[in-house]
Amino acid sequence: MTNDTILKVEHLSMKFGGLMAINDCSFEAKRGEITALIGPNGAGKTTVFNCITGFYKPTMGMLTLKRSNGKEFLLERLRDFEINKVAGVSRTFQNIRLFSGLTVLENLLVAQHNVLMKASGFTVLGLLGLPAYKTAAREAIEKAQYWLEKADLIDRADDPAGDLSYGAQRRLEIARAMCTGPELLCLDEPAAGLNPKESLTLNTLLRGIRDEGTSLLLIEHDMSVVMEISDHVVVLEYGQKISDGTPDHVKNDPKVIAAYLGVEDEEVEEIEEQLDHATVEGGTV
Ligand SMILES: Nc1ncnc2c1ncn2[C@@H]1O[C@H](COP(=O)(O)OP(=O)(O)OP(=O)(O)O)[C@@H](O)[C@H]1O
Repeated sequence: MTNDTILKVEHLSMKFGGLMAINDCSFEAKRGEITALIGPNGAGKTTVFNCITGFYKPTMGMLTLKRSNGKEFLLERLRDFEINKVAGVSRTFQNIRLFSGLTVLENLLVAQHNVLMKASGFTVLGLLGLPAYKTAAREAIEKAQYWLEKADLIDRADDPAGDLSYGAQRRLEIARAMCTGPELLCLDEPAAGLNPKESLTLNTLLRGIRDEGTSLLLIEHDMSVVMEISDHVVVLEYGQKISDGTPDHVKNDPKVIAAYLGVEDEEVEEIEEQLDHATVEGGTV
């Protein structure tokens, strides 16, 4: 595994009873890049995500995460909390999961609970008096403030999370995941339900996260977001990878076009010919 690869998925398969949801799927995500996992409904994107983040144990295959210090972890062998704590992988979900009654700032402090408890020595006295706890508490607030600025939420820090608009709640979830200091951030449909303005703010946040060195893996249906921010796109159909490359490459791949249009395999050649024709005429599809 080379140094610029953060995640290597090899021969991943996941069976639910008689249904092969993922069938021998392999791909890589590069360090410092935004990798998007796309495909029609039911293609298996969420299942791949759930295997990487420990919600499912794969039926077969290897999921290797390489941290920047060179340490490698086989994710399928870790318990789900270790995937975050030890391997440095954080995730968000399709449906928003915030503590809506807590303030925006409190949501980010709860995310840092483990660090704070460790600094307290797990005792009440530690919470009240240990200098290590005071330092950790100050650092936790600083980190929360940093991500609130990045997520354009600093003015809402003291408002209940449930009062935020949908787009702002999505950004808060991402800020919360970033407060755990991940090396790989996995986002499940971050742009779902956002209006165009909120999508643009999200794109800026995600690019900022990448530019600061965190690698991203996202599932996304909104092609404007995928094409705009991804460095690398992996396309699934019926649990198998059908294309893999730059946004431009997959956008023009006849197999991808056929999968999204829902045409039969025999029609792919026809689409390929049409594409060749369009390219000769100087257009793109
Ligand atoms: N826990 C489960 N038990 C049984 N079948 C499942 C389970 N999770 C997913 N599946 C099935 O696996 C296949 C892939 O589903 P998955 O949700 O991974 O696809 P997806 O690409 O994320 O779809 P969508 O874009 O609609 O969210 C589907 O046929 C789905 O019904």
